[in-house]
This record gives sequence, C-alpha cells and structure tokens, in this order.
Amino acid sequence: MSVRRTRVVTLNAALGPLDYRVPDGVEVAPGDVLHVPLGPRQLVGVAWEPERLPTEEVGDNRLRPFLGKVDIPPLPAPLRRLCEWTADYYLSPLASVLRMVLPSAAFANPRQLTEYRPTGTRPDRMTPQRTRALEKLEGRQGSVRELARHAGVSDGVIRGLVNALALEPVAIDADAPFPVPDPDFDPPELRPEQADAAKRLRSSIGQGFQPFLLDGVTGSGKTEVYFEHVAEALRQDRQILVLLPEIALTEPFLTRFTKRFGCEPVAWHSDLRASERRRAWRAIATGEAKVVVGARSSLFLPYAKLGLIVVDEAHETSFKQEEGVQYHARDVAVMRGNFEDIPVLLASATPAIETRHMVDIGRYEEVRLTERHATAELPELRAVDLTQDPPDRQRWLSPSLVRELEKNLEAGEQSLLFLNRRGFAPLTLCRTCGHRFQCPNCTAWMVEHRLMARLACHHCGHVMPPPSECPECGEEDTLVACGPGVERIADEVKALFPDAKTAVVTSDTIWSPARAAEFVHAMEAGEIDIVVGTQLVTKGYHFPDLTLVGVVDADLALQGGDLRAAERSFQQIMQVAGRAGRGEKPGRVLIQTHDPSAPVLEALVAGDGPGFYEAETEARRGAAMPPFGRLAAIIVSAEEEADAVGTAKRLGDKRPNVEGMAIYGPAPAPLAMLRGRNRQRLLVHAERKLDVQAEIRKWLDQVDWPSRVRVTVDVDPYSFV
Ligand SMILES: Nc1ncnc2c1ncn2[C@@H]1O[C@H](COP(=O)(O)OP(=O)(O)OP(=O)(O)O)[C@@H](O)[C@H]1O
Ligand SMILES: [Zn+2]
Repeated sequence: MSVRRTRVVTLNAALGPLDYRVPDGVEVAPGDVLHVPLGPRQLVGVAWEPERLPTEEVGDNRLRPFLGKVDIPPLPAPLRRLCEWTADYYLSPLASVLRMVLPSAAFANPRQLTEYRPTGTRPDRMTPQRTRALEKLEGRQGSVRELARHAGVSDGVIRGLVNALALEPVAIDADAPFPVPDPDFDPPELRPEQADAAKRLRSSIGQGFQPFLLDGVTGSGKTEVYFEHVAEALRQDRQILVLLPEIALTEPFLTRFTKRFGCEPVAWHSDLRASERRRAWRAIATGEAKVVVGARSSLFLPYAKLGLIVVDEAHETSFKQEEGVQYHARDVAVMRGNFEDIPVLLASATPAIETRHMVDIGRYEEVRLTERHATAELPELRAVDLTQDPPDRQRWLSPSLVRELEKNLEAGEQSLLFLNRRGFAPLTLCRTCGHRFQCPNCTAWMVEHRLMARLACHHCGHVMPPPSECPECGEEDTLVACGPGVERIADEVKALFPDAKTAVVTSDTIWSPARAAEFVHAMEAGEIDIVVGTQLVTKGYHFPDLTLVGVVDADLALQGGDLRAAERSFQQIMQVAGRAGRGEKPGRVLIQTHDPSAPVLEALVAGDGPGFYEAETEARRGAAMPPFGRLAAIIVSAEEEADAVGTAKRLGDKRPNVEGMAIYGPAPAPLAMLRGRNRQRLLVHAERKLDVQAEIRKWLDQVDWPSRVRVTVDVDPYSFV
C-alpha cells in the first residue's frame, strides 16, 4: 500500500507547496490547518488540493509526517478559491494571502488571561519614565507587553507600576461569547423610496451571488437601508461583514448599529488587543460572530457562514492596500461574494468610475436613493475665486469665507474647514540661503508639525526637532514655514475668532476608535464651533448642527494630475459638502479655488454629477484607461541606485512584444527615494481582454535579480508615485 500524503501551503512566502505524509489513523481534508516540520523548525500550513498546486513529487521514502492538526476549523473551499484568485490576480505568493486568513492571533494561546489598567493611584516614587507611561496609558488596558509598547517603555517599567499599585490586574475571559444582534430590535420607519430599496435588497439574501451598488446622495439614509439588508441576513442565520474604509469610522458605526440591533457587532481592526483579536478570530471562524465590522483586513477572515458583504463608502481609495499583497478590498469583496455565492453591496454617494461602469454594462444592479431624509436639503455649493477674493498675506481664508464663519458663530452653528494636509506647513525653508528641509530617506519635504514640535516625513516617519539655525548657511532664525496645513488654518481661525472653540481632526489627533468617539461626542454636545480637518472628516459623520463647510484649497487634489485626480477631487468635495445641512437647518459650502472654470468645479457648483461622470468616463474610454483598459505598475527598488537601475534596465530590455500591450519606462519614480531605497518604475498599459498577469509572470520569469533588489507588481495601481 502506498503512503498517504497531503499537499501543504505554509505561511512562509519563501516556500513553495510541500508534501507530507499523513500519519496512520489521522484523516486530512483540504482546508485543514496543520503543524508541519521543516528541518528543525515547526511551521503552520494549510492542506490543499494537490491538483490545484502542482509541484515536484517527492518520493514516499523522503516524506516526513506532519505533526498534528491545529485546533481551529478548516478553511472552507470558497475561501481557498478566493485565496488562489487573489494570489493569481495580484501576482503574490499564496502564503502571503494565507497570512491574512490566519493571522498569528488565530493560534495564540488563551493562557495569558490577565490584563492591566491604570488605577489612578500615583506611586510614591515617580520617575520621568513612569510619569510618561501613566500619561500614555490613561484609559488603556492590555497585557504587560502591549502596555509597554504603547507607552514606549520597557516591560520592567510596567511591572514596576503594577507592584506600585498604579496598574491593577483584570481577569479576561478569552472566550466569552459575543452578544447576538436582534434584527427586529429597533427598525426605523422607512420612507417609500427607502422601503423599496430595502425590499429589493432583502429579497437577495440566500439567492446567490449578486453585486449591488447602493447609490444615494449624502444623508439619504444608505446606512439605514443596508441595515435592512443586514437584518434579513441575520434572520436567515448568516454572517455579515461590513467593511469600512477607516478605523476612525468604526466608533460612530458601533453606536448606530447598537441603536438599531441592540448590541455591538464584532469589530476587527489594527487597534485590537491580542486577547480581543484572538476572541474575534475564533468567533468568526466558528460562526458565533454574527456581524463583523472591520477594516479591509477583515475581508480574508474565515467566516463559517457568510451571507452578505457590505462595503460602505465604497469609492474610498483607502480600500486599496499599498503594501504586501496589493489588493483592492472593494474588488476582492465582489470576488469573495462570487465564490461564496452571496450578495455584495457597495454603498456610496460618489461611486468610483469603475463601479458605475459595472452598473452600465449590467454586471452590478443599481439601487438608488434620490433625496435626503426628513427636512434636510442638499447644501448649496459656491466657488470662491481666490484671484478675485484673495486672503491677506500669509493667510488662507478668503474674506467671504471668514464672513460666513462669523455668521455661523453668531448663529451658534458649527462649521467645518477641509484641507487635506496634515501638520502646520508642508515645507520649511531658509530665508537667507533657500535651503529646504528634505527627508534623508525619501524624495519628500519634511512637514512641520507644531503640535508635536517636530518636522516629520509623511512617507517614512522620520522626525527631527525643528532646528533653530539653518544647517546650510548657519544663520539663526531664518527658517520660514511655507504653505498651510490644518494646524496653520486652525491658528488662523484662532487669530480671527479668539473665543471660538476649534478642533483639529487628522490621523495625528484621531488615531483610535476611542479618540474618534471623543471627537463625535464633543461635536454632538456642541463643544466645538469650528473643525479643521483632513479627509478623515469628509465621510460618514452626521452632525445635525453643522451648516457650513469651507474647502480651503480645491486645487490641491487636482495637482499631480494622475488618472483619478479629477474623480478624487469630485468625490472629496461632494463628500465633505455632504456633511453640511444634515439636520433641520440648511447647509452651504464654499469652495476656494484659483480656477473656478475647472470642469470638476463647474460640475460641482452646477450640481451636475451625472454630467461629470459622463465626461470623465468618456475621457477614460478614449484613452483606454481603467475600466476600459488595464494598468500594472512594476517598481524596482534597491538601496544602491545602480542596482535598481540595472535590474530595471534588464527588465526593460526583455519587455515582451505583445499586441495590445505597451510598456513604458523604466524611469526614476516620482518618489525616486522611499525609505532609503532608490526606485525605478515601469508601467504596463494593456487592452481589457489581455491576460496581463500571465504576460507579466512570463516576463519576470526571464529576468533574475539579486536578493538586495526588490521587484513588486501593482496590478490596477492607484498610486503613481
Ligand atoms: N427612515 C429613517 N428614519 C429615521 N431616520 C432616518 C431614516 N433614514 C435616514 N435617517 C437618518 O438620517 C441621517 C442620514 O442617514 P444616513 O447616515 O443613513 O445617510 P447616508 O446616505 O449613509 O449618508 P452619507 O453617505 O452622507 O454617509 C441619519 O441620522 C439617519 O439615522
Ligand atoms: Zn522619509
């Protein structure tokens, strides 16, 4: 009798599929998660259908037995197919995709059951480290390791604080069950058009694969409507995944969900503690977690009984992952729906051109909401021509915007100023010699952050204290900040309205769901008059007393001029405008620009969304750009410039000659240096019908490069730097 064997994909991307012997008395099926030996090491891997992963056969006599099964449910077949598709489409190792399915939390031992939290007691003996740690740990809870990492101190400091009774132990039930949302807890009275939409969506549960675009103006009640979709999936005892583009949106979502369904859903995002992560992962894999709300990484989790995927704010480009497996969560969500044979709902007031196109060709079904809820009207949009109505020197708010802010303050209503630039100033230079502060690791200026008293690189995180003298010419006090970031606009507001209460909202101030909750509560309680924020405040929020939105620099998003610049700028302004006038009072939006005749601004002001979409779609069609053609970017990077240039050149020399496919480059990337690596780019532009991935795979297989050179392929790229 021959030896029984199983093929295994490990979580190690450097390894191909491996064969193992199945020990006597053990049964293995594809999807089982196994401990396997590799040399002296022990790895985790997943049993796979051998015919789907051809590899060189190893003789029976050389097979080692695997060590045992991991005590977690097997990965279901639709998920295995999704992993294969993702690896194939995005030209990534299957192991890298599997790591997203099986994060280390999945195997964590439940042994560590004690966490710690501050007691409010200050130890008799304080050290600067202890002081700093206690400041950072306010409101936190976690293991010694997690708290130490969060506070930036050693484990010893945390243990010292426990001994000094400044931190107390809390027992954690690692497997406490999650509450079950009640689909009929508190459903709203739907308007007729909402009820129609909800009815169509409800009828799709349990009826197989169907992608939907839920397209409705801001504030029309898209969330209320897709909650009915969720409720129906719950009634049919299916699991539901709701994807959100930013972790900052989780908190308001949880509150709203609780009002509708009586308890919180299970959250999955980067801010979870290890114990929470383990508990959530297990509940997802067993089917006990009914509704999961998460960032894009929750898309690959092994749901036992998935019945619906919702992608909220589906146009958001943050659904595109830019590192590791460079997938687009919106597109992979639709593929997952296809493999699981379930509906997928994309919700957006400003759908991506790609999504609209899928509706146009009949692949996605559109469900529309045309009006705002209750008495709320869509706000009026007006362009402010900065050439006619310029701000004072070293100021960025035009007199007409300032007047509107003043009116709002007098009326006791809230205002929002939008500028998509973190920090105080994007560039610092020396007035005497013209020296500009650049990041030593990246082709990027150092951005001044006054709140943190630092210059920071937004690409690699490099920081330095602001110097008092110019490093080039040695002159003192000659450094000037150029251009505004949100902090500088906030300063301008404070100078204009010293009594107004302002808040700066960026990823620097809102980095966790808890901070987002604080902001939302402060807004709701009327403790903020004027918010100055980046794209973080443009979406999802519902503040009834917010009636004025000022777009500080509408020209910003159009700079750089990549494929999606006009689309992105349209979406951003529509979304931020959509925050105004959501309650009983009407809203108004002032858009500051140097070029009010730019087509995207004219469309916004005229309220001609359809016209904008049509023109943009035709432009894409004419240039055979996505969704009418395909793009893939190839980035070659190395610490030594010669290495990057050499490999890129050899790739360029071997470029395939395929009809319907053009390859541009190699050329230095616009971000020629990133995190200390020199970067070269090639861009593949191909007809829709071409199998670009297959061509690229063949091409890359013909060229070798040393391990110090990294070659990454970005399929359907969103970033062109
Ligand atoms: N049928 C309804 N009954 C009661 N309240 C409703 C109803 N529909 C919508 N609302 C309320 O109107 C407000 C806007 O709705 P919602 O946030 O769902 O809109 P949206 O389309 O998701 O908005 P956006 O795209 O701007 O995020 C919310 O406060 C919501 O609770
Ligand atoms: Zn940098």
